[in-house]
Amino acid sequence: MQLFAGIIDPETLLAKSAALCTALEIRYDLFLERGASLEDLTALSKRVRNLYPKAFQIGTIRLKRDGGMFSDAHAQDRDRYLNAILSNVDRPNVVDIEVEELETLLPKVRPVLRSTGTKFLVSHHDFLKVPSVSELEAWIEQAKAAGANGYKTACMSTAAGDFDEIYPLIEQESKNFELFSLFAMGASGQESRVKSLLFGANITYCSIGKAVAPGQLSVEDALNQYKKLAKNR
Ligand SMILES: O=C1C[C@@](O)(C(=O)O)C[C@@H](O)[C@@H]1O
Repeated sequence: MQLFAGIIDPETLLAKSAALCTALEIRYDLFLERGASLEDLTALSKRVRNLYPKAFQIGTIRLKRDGGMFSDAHAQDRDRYLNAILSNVDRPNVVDIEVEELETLLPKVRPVLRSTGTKFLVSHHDFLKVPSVSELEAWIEQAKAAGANGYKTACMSTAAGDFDEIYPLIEQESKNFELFSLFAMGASGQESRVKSLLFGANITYCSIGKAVAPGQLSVEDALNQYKKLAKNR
């Protein structure tokens, strides 16, 4: 199933279009930014599940360096939040751990991931460019070596066509993961958010309020574009 993941933040928790999403990414950093306590965070998954019972949940505490609000200097201290969030009976189905934090953060949450059967996806962000195929392959290999269930890269397109050589890689590598997302941000990368799904990616991130990343499509637009592309294939 293709996961159209709407971004859940304090503003979009009750957004109408959240109901259109097959997945929801709970952006814990955006709740923390607004003063949420540890208890508030641990209760969020249940709140979201009560509102949108069918949506697959992705739990993310995004760092500033990757477009989020959580302090980069305290990247490794996120284990405190992740351990509490995942110890709850109601918890996200998968959490996002950056490739750069595999040696530092992952060992601190591995036990709770194992004991609760929570999946993890390895992510990488590049806000400057579309990385080369060999750079992407190296991160993908790291994700495989860590035993990740999923892989994601969001990178920046700066010119039309600069993401084109990445589609064959998506076709090849998406088969090796349960969850796979690889697309470009920015205006010229926008089509890749949907087109990547036709090459085997199965998650794309959508806005259900205002866009939280450059070039992010609304879930309505993403679903419409996907239907059109899939029909004309
Ligand atoms: O990494 C991603 C992708 C994203 O940055 C986007 O470009 O849609 C949105 C983030 O919430 C998510 O964690």
